[in-house]
Amino acid sequence: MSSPPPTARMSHISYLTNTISNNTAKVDSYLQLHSLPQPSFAVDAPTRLLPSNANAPDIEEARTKAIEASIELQQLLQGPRSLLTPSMNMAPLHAIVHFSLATLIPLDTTMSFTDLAILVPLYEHDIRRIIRYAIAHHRVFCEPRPGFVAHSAASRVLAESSGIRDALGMLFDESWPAFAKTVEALSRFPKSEEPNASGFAVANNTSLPMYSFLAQDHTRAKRFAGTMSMASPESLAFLSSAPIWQTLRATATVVDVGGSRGHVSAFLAQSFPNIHFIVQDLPSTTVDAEPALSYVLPEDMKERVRVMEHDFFEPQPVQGADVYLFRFVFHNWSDGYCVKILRALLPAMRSGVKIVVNDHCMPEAGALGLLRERRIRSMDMIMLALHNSREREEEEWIALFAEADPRFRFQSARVMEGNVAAVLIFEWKE
Ligand SMILES: C[S@@+](CC[C@H](N)C(=O)[O-])C[C@H]1O[C@@H](n2cnc3c(N)ncnc32)[C@H](O)[C@@H]1O
Repeated sequence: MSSPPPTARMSHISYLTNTISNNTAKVDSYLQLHSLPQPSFAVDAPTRLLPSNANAPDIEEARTKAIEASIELQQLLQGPRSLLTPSMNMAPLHAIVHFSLATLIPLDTTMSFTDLAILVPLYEHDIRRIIRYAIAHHRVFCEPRPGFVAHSAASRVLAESSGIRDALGMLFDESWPAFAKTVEALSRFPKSEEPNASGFAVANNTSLPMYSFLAQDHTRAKRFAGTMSMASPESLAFLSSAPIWQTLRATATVVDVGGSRGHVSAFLAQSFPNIHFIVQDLPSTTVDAEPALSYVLPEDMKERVRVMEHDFFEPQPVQGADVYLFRFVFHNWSDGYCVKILRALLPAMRSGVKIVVNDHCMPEAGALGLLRERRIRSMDMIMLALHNSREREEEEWIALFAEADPRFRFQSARVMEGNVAAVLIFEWKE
């Protein structure tokens, strides 16, 4: 995970500065060659360094290497005491999201703290210090002249993207309280596999697993589904590039189990014009699926994506489908519950039916670069805090399906380049 040792003549920190310099130069040349704008915090800066269609993996790699070396250099120069005492106060950014400050401040001009205080139930001095903290820590907003706030690139994203607001709301209102109670959950429920033995359940003083609890509150369930719909185009493209879709018969049916509001099926339906999709989820989520789908799907595709209320612990009601797709479902559940979900499929199983799992495949510790290692370890800890569940390695996936029923035969696992998102395929064989 850390950089290789420097040569005898070069110190480690010099090696890191060289890594930063060489890789940043590669990124810079690419930007200049393609007349792309330089990265900036300014309000009109592009939201992505490289356009989503850039298809430049070597430049992405150079960018990753430069960032990883910068983090390591910064941590080395700060020293171990700073590593133990990072500033983890997210309350200012939480306040900005909670009081909708980004949407209240105009995108094209400044606003005084005094005027902003008229619009929200906060003292002017509290608004000022909250925003100044966010400028220093997150580069959210800027203060072009004393007492006046304007947007930065990051605050503009917050103002313009309801998906990002949902994701941050989810982080602050659901995940952070759960993180704070995770150790209490581990102590109160030692070695438990139950989904309600979680930091989330302790923080919310409930005996329900997260999804059952959120189902009681439409606003929170809707915000969770909004967060799910923020799936990256790269990860959806990876799923649709799996060879299985091409092999399906014309007019095949795919059941998207735990498919939220259908954003994944909608994406696949646009790539594969003959396949029919049935999106299944809990009623608290499916209730919003039709309007969400009509927003993203062209009229002529709507009849190919249907929505159905279904609890995946109950016997699967759709028989005769070609594929049962589970995207980021199993990582929310401990093994015993995954086995129950898989066994609920049995009434629908016929020889040749495929189970497609699009989920994470954990690598060996330290096998990835620092950025990717951090991302996947964070996701694993989110699973612990919210669901008392975990991410799995390839062998664990195979063992899980074999435990559910030996007729689920492992066929293949394909991991996204430079990532841990995977597509695993199992086939039912009588
Ligand atoms: C992490 S989300 C993944 C959503 C979607 N597959 C995706 O890839 O974006 C897990 C989904 O499982 C659904 N879910 C949870 N418990 C369920 C149950 N008992 N029956 C059906 N769906 C359930 C949730 O509502 C949520 O939409």
